[in-house]
Amino acid sequence: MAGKILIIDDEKNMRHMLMSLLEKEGYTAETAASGSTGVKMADRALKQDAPYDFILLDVKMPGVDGISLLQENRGIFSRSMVIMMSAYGTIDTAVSAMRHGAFDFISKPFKPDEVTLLLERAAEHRALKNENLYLKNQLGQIEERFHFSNMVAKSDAMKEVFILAKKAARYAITVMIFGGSGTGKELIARGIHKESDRADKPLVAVNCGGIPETLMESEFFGHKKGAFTGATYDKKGLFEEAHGGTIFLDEIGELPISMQVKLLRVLQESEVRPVGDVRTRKIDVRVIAATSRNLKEEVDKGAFREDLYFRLNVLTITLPSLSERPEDIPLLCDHFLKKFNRKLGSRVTGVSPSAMKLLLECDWPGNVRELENVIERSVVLSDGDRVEPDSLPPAIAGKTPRKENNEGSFTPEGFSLKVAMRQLEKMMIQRALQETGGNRTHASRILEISHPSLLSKMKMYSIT
Ligand SMILES: Nc1ncnc2c1ncn2[C@@H]1O[C@H](COP(=O)(O)OP(=O)(O)OP(=O)(O)O)[C@@H](O)[C@H]1O
Repeated sequence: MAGKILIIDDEKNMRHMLMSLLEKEGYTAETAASGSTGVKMADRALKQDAPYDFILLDVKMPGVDGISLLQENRGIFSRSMVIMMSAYGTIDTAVSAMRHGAFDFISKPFKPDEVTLLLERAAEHRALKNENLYLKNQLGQIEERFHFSNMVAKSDAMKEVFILAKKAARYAITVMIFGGSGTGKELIARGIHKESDRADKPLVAVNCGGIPETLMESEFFGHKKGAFTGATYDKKGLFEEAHGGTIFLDEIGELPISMQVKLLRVLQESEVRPVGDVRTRKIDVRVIAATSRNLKEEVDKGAFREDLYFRLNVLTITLPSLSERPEDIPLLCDHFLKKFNRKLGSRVTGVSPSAMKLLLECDWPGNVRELENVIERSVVLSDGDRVEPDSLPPAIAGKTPRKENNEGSFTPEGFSLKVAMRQLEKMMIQRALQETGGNRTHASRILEISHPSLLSKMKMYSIT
């Protein structure tokens, strides 16, 4: 099959002549008698992911000028090779057509050969362009991209992080990971475990800020039956669960001082004593800790023990914030688009230059997690095959007005705007809490509201 062609021309005879000529040459040809019908057909084909390979577009049609049509519908025509046709062809029109994305220009009247040769040239050009793009992509992957576990990056700062993490994976030493919320601390920890010789043993992840202080000791080290009211059976602690593997202590800065002392002892002796037990148990656990706080400052304030701080700081990895490495943004966008296309069955394959400009200018207080959420939202809201500014959150899109659109899968009940806004607010809070594993400090940060405001909204919507 030579390809699929759309002929847009108001002259009936011209449409028929081209159609029979091209069908004889093996093309599948369709026709449109006006510019607007042509645009609709091209748009529909694009949405079905079956764009026309070629579009023959007349420059002079009643009421429309083919060049403006091309200019205004660049996105719709972007995946087709457009050839302009005109009886009034001048060099100027030809140049202008090509500047607006047309592949070439042909003057009417033309001989059948001229059209078919031009189409062959267009096909060759497209094949070369695709091959070039493919090669560039391949080279890009070899030269510029770095991977660690399922993390991607391009910046020198992240390259250093991956090198350190790979080294850390080789030895069972304690690793301390610093970095803002959503920079990828947990992913690094999981990667270190996965690439280590403990990979087939458990990785136990603990959010130190998520366990009530009174339960902490028994959660960490286990308890004996009868050790306290409610201890109706012997329970293994998280350290024992991680035996042979790795324990990831997230938000270690939230650990109360009393637990810090106990943790230090465990790290020094490599043994735990369950609550209510007289005997200790040997454990072989690699510890990876992480914090988004400045632990040194916590030490200076007396909120974090200095001896534990030094015990943990054997090998430190500091994750740069996303705004310090904007060169990673396009790559991460690509990574998340692929991820969400797979998950949602969508086909959003890129980010338009204007949307990318906005993403590059953003501060990203929630770092990579925030970017990931923005991309997921855009995939849900996008109409075409690219992320455009109107599918970005208003705070990022700035002045760009947002299109009337469905908020993802959120379907409000009834018509009350007030009720709908409350439902959406509740849903977003629940989603943020789920995303952060119930961590309210992080949830308030990604929701971009204050911590007290989050607490009062949670109370209002009875979210526990
Ligand atoms: N370099 C990266 N490549 C791909 N995905 C990444 C990268 N960095 C972070 N992510 C993604 O961003 C999200 C946040 O990462 P992660 O949970 O590891 O961050 P964190 O620093 O532990 O966050 P928090 O401090 O809130 O616990 C995850 O969904 C993760 O998959």
